[in-house]
Amino acid sequence: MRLQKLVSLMKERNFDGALISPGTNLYYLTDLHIHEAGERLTVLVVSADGDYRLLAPSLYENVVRNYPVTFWRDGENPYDKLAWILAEFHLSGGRLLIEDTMRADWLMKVIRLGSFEFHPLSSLMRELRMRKDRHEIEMMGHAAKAADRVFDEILSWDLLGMRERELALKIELAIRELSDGISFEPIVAGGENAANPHHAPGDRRLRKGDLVILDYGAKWKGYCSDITRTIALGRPDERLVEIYEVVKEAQERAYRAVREGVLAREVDGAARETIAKAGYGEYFTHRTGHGLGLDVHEEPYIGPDGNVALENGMTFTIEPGIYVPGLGGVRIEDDVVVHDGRGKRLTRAERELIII
Ligand SMILES: CSCC[C@H](N)C(=O)N1CCC[C@H]1C(=O)O
Repeated sequence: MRLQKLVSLMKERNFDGALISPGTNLYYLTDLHIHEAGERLTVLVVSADGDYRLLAPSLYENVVRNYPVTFWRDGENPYDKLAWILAEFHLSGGRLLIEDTMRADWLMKVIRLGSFEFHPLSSLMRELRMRKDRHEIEMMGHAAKAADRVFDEILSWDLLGMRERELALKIELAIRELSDGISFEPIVAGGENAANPHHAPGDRRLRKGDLVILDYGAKWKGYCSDITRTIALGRPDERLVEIYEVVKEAQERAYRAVREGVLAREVDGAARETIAKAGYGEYFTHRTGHGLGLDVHEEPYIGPDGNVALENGMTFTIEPGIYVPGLGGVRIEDDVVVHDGRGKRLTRAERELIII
């Protein structure tokens, strides 16, 4: 069904075929669990005539069943087999879509199999994947609930004196208990480290007066959640409390700006304006959010250049932040779906400043 939609779009846009390597697009189109093929060539070949065949290592013989597939064994040259499939589908030349994330070593050998004009697969897949169906939104709801529950668990732990990396590990274990796994390595950033939006948890121990950014997500049936909360260990510096209130207000305003038909950049603008008016504009150093689904970062991006008009079924994060070097930072993030023309939060953990 999804593959048929891709084929229709390919025909409409005059593409002859597509070469899709393992990743979330392959999973979205086939439901096959081939996420980690490593160095062994694995490609789904799709023609605009509607033919399709997977080329896969024989390791997957027990995984890929009832699917048109050609297996190759270690010791064979898989590129010979790919050349045969391309010839059979009349794809040895022409306009082909190619997976944006295909490994460069595969790509360099694929290029030699014909005279192709390649275009990024994402240019079409974004149109298929940006609006989620009911089932997808339900899966994202499960992933979001797991993230909320983990936050409640974190609040019950004795955090004072814990190293950032220890807390990150505990968060990861709690996520794995409640879901299919993590959607990315958790971020735990305490005190001055919270001024780095993508801080890698280290040896710093959490101490009294710290604001701590906690950013993590769970996966459910492939779908991701992504939540950020910032908590205080004891009463923090008054400036940080003020910053917290500004970020909370910015997040709320951006959330309220979500409407069917509104441009992504208008949602970003609502957060950015709130922060700028409070005098912290230069410390909000990233976009307000990003699409969320099978990938943690996907379309639609909620930034100053976001030209996508929001539609029902789109899912994305709203996560403004303020990061002051040497002092610390605050980020508050929820996952949101456009539902009945307006935003609906999928993550619902407490957003008021919690002082432990
Ligand atoms: C995939 S790691 C980062 C997850 C995080 N929630 C996130 O997406 N961001 C943190 C800072 C801004 C934003 C980003 O766009 O990277």
